[in-house]
Order: sequence, then structure tokens, then C-alpha cells
Amino acid sequence: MTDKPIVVALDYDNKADALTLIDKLDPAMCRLKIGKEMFTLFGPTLVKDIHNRNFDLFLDLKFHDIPNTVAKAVSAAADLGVWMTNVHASGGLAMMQAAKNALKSHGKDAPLLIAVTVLTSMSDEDLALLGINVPAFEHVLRLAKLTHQAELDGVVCSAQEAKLLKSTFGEDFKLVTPGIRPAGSDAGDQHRIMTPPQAIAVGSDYLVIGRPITKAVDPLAALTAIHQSLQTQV
Ligand SMILES: O=c1ccn([C@@H]2O[C@H](COP(=O)(O)O)[C@@H](O)[C@H]2O)c(=O)[nH]1
Repeated sequence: MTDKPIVVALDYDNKADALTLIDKLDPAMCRLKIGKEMFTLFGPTLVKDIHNRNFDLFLDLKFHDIPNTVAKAVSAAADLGVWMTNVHASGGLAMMQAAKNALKSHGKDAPLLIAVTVLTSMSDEDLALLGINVPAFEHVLRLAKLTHQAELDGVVCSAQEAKLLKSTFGEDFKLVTPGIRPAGSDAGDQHRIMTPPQAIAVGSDYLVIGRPITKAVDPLAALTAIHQSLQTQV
């Protein structure tokens, strides 16, 4: 199992609430993620606040635009010193290659760069509405192949595709899996889900977990329970 596989997704509209939770967490137990909501509301200052608390930060902005624009956005994310950032694989090979090239000048300080395949909220039926008439796992595999060809560090996928992707691309290709739900917890808008121990067992490197922790009555207890459920299976 990867060192510190849990990435807590902070989707708050209130910075004080987010910092209250962060101040209860231990950077030795988890990494953090902020996405479009928190970055739009609180910007690079929030990134600094999180870095000052010694957490690795995944800046989940899922860039998807023309290659030149995405390259500049990824470079700006790298300038913030984040641990990981991402683009949409659907932006295509040239876009992903431009993003990767933009990180060359950051050398060893470059963040991990991964690409979103098929959002974990999407089912086969949702894909069919877009004219994609193959099961989600096939489209994930197709986009992961493109991502691998562009020499990115890995993909965002669901844990349901993890076994297939690990056996196809090998151990070094990182699998970052949202749609993680402890047994009995509410799936919400997520479709392709798996429990934390199952996700690790099938090859997920990083488990992105939001509401099962942040909406719990006791978020620290929820995180600790998930952390312990992973330790017992090592
Ligand atoms: O395919 C994807 C890509 C990103 N996400 C993000 O992960 C978290 C999941 O939060 P939960 O509350 O655990 O559902 C959220 O920030 C999404 O933007 C994803 O879910 N699926």
C-alpha cells in the first residue's frame, strides 16, 4: 500500500470550517484536496494556509482547454508548490503533452500530474447520453492509454477499474480513486463506488474521500476509522 493513501476532499464554502477540520487532522495520516469550489472562493491564499500546516495538497482543478491554456494553468499550479494537480484526459493527447512539457522547468519540484478519465459520478447510461456507447471501464481504459502515452503520472478513475489499469500499465502508473464509500455510507451522486479496504486491495494508490469524512458527526473519528480499516489489511 502507498504511504498515506487517504486524500481528504475538502469541499467547503466556508474557510473557517475547513481550517477547523484541518487543524484536527494529522499530516502523517492523510493528504488534502481542494477543488473548484474552494479554489474559486479562497484562491492561492488557502493553498498557503494548507501548506503552512504541512499537508500535501492535491489541487483538483481538472483543467480542460486548448493545449497552450492548459500548459500555462498547470505551470501556475506548479508555482503554488502543490503535491498533485490534474487535467481532463478528454482534452486529448496534445493537451496532456503540453501540460507535461510545462512542468519540465519545475524539475524535481514539479507536482504529480494526472488525468481524469471518466468521472466517478457517471454510469454507463450517462456515457450513452454523450454518445459513448461502451461500458465505463472501456472508456476509462481508452483515456488511460492516452494519458500513459502522454507520460503523465497516472489517472483519476474509479476503484472499479483499478485492477484492469494496474495490470495494463504497471505499478508506477498512479491510480487516484474518488467514489470511495465506507460500507453503509450514502453514495450521494457517486455511481462507481467501492469501500476503502476493497479499493486498496484492487490496486488504488490514493483514495479521495470527502463527504463520508467531512459530513460525519465526528470527522476525525470517521477518518481514524477508515485509516484503521486500511491498517488491518496490510
Ligand atoms: O471522477 C471524479 C473526480 C473527482 N472527484 C472529486 O472527489 C471528491 C469526492 O468527494 P465525495 O464527497 O467523497 O464524493 C469531490 O471533491 C469530487 O469533486 C470525484 O468525486 N470523481
